[in-house]
Amino acid sequence: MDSSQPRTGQGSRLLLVVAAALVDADRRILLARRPEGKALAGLWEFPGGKLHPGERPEQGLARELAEELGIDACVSCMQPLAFASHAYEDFHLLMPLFVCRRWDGIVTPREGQTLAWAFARELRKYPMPPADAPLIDPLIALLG
Ligand SMILES: Nc1nc2c([nH]c(=O)n2[C@@H]2O[C@H](COP(=O)(O)OP(=O)(O)OP(=O)(O)O)[C@@H](O)[C@H]2O)c(=O)[nH]1
Repeated sequence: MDSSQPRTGQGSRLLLVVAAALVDADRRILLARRPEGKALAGLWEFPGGKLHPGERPEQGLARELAEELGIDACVSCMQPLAFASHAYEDFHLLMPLFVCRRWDGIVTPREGQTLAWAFARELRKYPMPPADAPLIDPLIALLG
């Protein structure tokens, strides 16, 4: 066992993932549908991914947004909004959600994802991973 890996009291691995609510000028939020062949395939999620060792969260998120969507997000504009803490079967997910309203470039699905822009109040219509449920109310409170 890697003793440097944080673990929860129940012994499951703690996984730190950073995610973004990209918000456009109409106050819509970007969702990405997980491609077939991946865990939780077909569910809609916020763009983002695992933090690399030594990365600051905002920096790691900017890297993920560049890789997944081909955009250059404004790191200093990322606004922490809420976080998910969820026990999956084989790991415990800890996922801060940052609101990001400024980026350069055109959002492009670079990893085979399907993208959708949704108003905060529409988010519950999109099947999302169970960890994401508590993130919806803070988005509605912020964006209406
Ligand atoms: N990006 C993102 N990940 C989420 C969300 N909700 C949620 O449970 N997750 C989980 O957090 C992990 C994200 O890591 P990832 O995007 O790097 O993982 P992945 O499964 O694509 O793996 P891989 O990049 O190693 O192939 C996955 O286990 C994913 O199921 C979400 O809204 N956004």
